[in-house]
Order: sequence, then structure tokens, then C-alpha cells
Amino acid sequence: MKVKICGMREAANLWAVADLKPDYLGFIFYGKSTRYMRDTLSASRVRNLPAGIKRVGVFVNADLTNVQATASAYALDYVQLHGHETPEYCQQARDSGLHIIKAFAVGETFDFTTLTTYEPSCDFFLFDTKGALPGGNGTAFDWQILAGYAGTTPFFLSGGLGPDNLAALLAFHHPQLYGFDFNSHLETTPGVKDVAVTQQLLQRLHHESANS
Ligand SMILES: O=C(O)c1ccccc1N[C@@H]1O[C@H](COP(=O)(O)O)[C@@H](O)[C@H]1O
Repeated sequence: MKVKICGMREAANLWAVADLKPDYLGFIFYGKSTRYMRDTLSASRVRNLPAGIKRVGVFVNADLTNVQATASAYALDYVQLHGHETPEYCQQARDSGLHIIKAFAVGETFDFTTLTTYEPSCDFFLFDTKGALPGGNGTAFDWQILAGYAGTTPFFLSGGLGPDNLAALLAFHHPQLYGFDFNSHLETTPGVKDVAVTQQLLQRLHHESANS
């Protein structure tokens, strides 16, 4: 199972977490987020992450030209589109060479047929919890609702994941489940991950994967 740690915004903390070798690291390019990182992390620091860690930029209803320029400056491997971006927007982004993770907010119900038109343009889906904010709400949804997803695009599970629900997370299975996305539940303050807690979490995940 792949692991994405999202919402990095401080240089020293970024290097400490990168040393733990997560598969993906995420950076919030949404100006209204408490994890917004343009002012705290330079493009060269992000570009110079250790090889093997994929860089993901998170955007919310951003102008595509801005997303393209940012992806180029920060050498992003993926853009995570966390707003109301349309299938046409995703297709245009992909046609320009970007790799797409499209996030969807899941509430008590979700119409999975709306995903069909996104399938051709997205590398991954990401299922997050519907909340007051576009992302980073810190709450989990009822993952059983994903039994209704019968598409072919692999997905990241997201929304309030952390040490407290890790056992339940490890017991959750879906044929298209690709990875777990951790954010606020690993933090000491918004954008700063608790390195010891993150390390323990990764060790438990690797241990479970090795034994499954
Ligand atoms: O974290 C943010 O501030 C944020 C802002 C805008 C869009 C997405 C954001 N974060 C993403 O939200 C999910 C879930 O986070 P949490 O575990 O509930 O805190 C995660 O994918 C982050 O990438």
C-alpha cells in the first residue's frame, strides 16, 4: 500500500519526513489553507527531495495556467485537484503533460456514476471527507460507501486518517485501493508533522504490508 503524507510547509520538517521515505509528499498551493507553503518552502527545496519520493501539488479551482507554471517550477509529479474541476479541465491538464489525482468529497451518499467522465483523464482518484473546507477537515467518512465504486481508476483513501484509525484502515479492502493519504492527524501544528508519530505510523504500515 502506498503512503502519501500531505501538507508539508516547513523546510526542516520536510527533510525529517522525507528521511522516512514516504512514497508521496504533498504540498498545498491553495492560498486560503493554513498549510499554504509558497512563502515557506522554495521551489528548489521541493525539487531537491530524495529520488523515489513523488511530489504532489494540491490545488483548489486554480487557473490551469497557474497550475502548469507551478508544476514546472516545483517539478511536481502529480497535481491533486481538490475543488470542482470538471472532466474537461482534467483532460486539458493531462493533455499539457500533467499527471492527475482528482479528489472527490464524499458525504453520507455519493453518486459514483459522476466519476465515469473523469476516468480517461485521471491517473488516480482520491476520496476525501465532505466538510466545511475543501480539504484538511480532519474527519473520516464511512469507507463502506466505497463498496459502490466499481470503476477502474485506482484511488487514495483520505480524510482524517491517522494513528487512531490505523487498525480500521488496515482492515479496509477495495480492489482499487492504491494508497493512504495522511495529513492533519499527524500534525503538531498545521503544516508541521510530528516526525516520531509519522515514523511509527509508517513502520506499522510497512510491517502490516510485509505480513499480508
Ligand atoms: O490540508 C489542507 O489544508 C487542504 C486544503 C485544501 C485542499 C486540500 C487540503 N488537504 C487535503 O485534504 C485531505 C484530507 O486531509 P485530512 O486528513 O482530513 O486533514 C488530504 O488529501 C490533503 O491533501
